[in-house]
Amino acid sequence: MKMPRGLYVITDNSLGDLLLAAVEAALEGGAAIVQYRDKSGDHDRRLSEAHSLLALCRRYDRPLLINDDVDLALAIGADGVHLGRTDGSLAAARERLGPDAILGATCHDSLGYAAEAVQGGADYLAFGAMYPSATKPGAHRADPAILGLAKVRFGLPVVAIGGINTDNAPELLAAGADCLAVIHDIFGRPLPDIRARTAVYQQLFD
Ligand SMILES: Cc1ncc(COP(=O)(O)OP(=O)(O)O)c(N)n1
Ligand SMILES: Cc1ncsc1CCOP(=O)(O)O
Ligand SMILES: [Mg+2]
Repeated sequence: MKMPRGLYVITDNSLGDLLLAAVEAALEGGAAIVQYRDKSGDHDRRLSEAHSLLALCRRYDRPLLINDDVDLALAIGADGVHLGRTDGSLAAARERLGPDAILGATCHDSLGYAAEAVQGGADYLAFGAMYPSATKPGAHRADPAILGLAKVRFGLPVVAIGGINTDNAPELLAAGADCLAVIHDIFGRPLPDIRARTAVYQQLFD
C-alpha cells in the first residue's frame, strides 16, 4: 500500500476495550492511516489487538503501521512500521518486511536524522513534537519550518506529530505537512465525538 496524505491516527494505550470502536470511528471520519502504538509489553494482547486492527483497516482500505516492533508487523502482515531513533535499523526492517512495506522514521528536529533515514530506506519522515504534547511531555520540539525544508531536500512525504489540534493544524499544512499524526486530540475524546473530530481534520486536507 502507498503512503497516503491526510490524518494519521495513532492509538493510545488508555483506550482499553474501546480500541477497536475508537479506531473504527476514526476510519469512518476519514482517517488516512493508522498506527498501533502500545507500550505495554503484553505480547499476547498486542498480537490479538494488532490482528483485529489490521482486519478493520483492510475493511476501510487503509494502511496499518506498527510502532517500534518489526516482529509484530511481520507476524500479522501489517503494512509497515514506524521506527524511532533507538528502535532498530530501517534497512533491516526493509529486508524483513519487503519492498512494499511503508517505513516511517522519527527525525525529531533534525535534517541530519532525516538524511540518515532516507539512506536507510524510509518512505516518510516524521518531525516533532511540533507543540507541547500531553501524551509525550518530554518529547523533543521541532519548528514547523523543518517540514518544508525536508520536503524540498528529500522529496519524501513529511509527517508532523506532537500536540496537534484542529487550531494549529492549518499552520502545519501551510508549512508542508503531508500527514498530521495525532493521538490525544482524536483518541482522548469520548467515543461519540471521534468520528466528527476526524472529519474536521479531513476537511483541512481537501
Ligand atoms: C508518525 C510518528 N512519528 C513519530 C513517532 C515517534 O516515534 P518514537 O520517536 O520512536 O517514539 P514512540 O512513539 O515510540 O514513543 C511515532 N510513533 N509516529
Ligand atoms: C509519539 C510522539 N512523539 C513525539 S510527540 C508524540 C505524541 C503525540 O501525541 P499527541 O498527539 O497526543 O500529542
Ligand atoms: Mg519508537
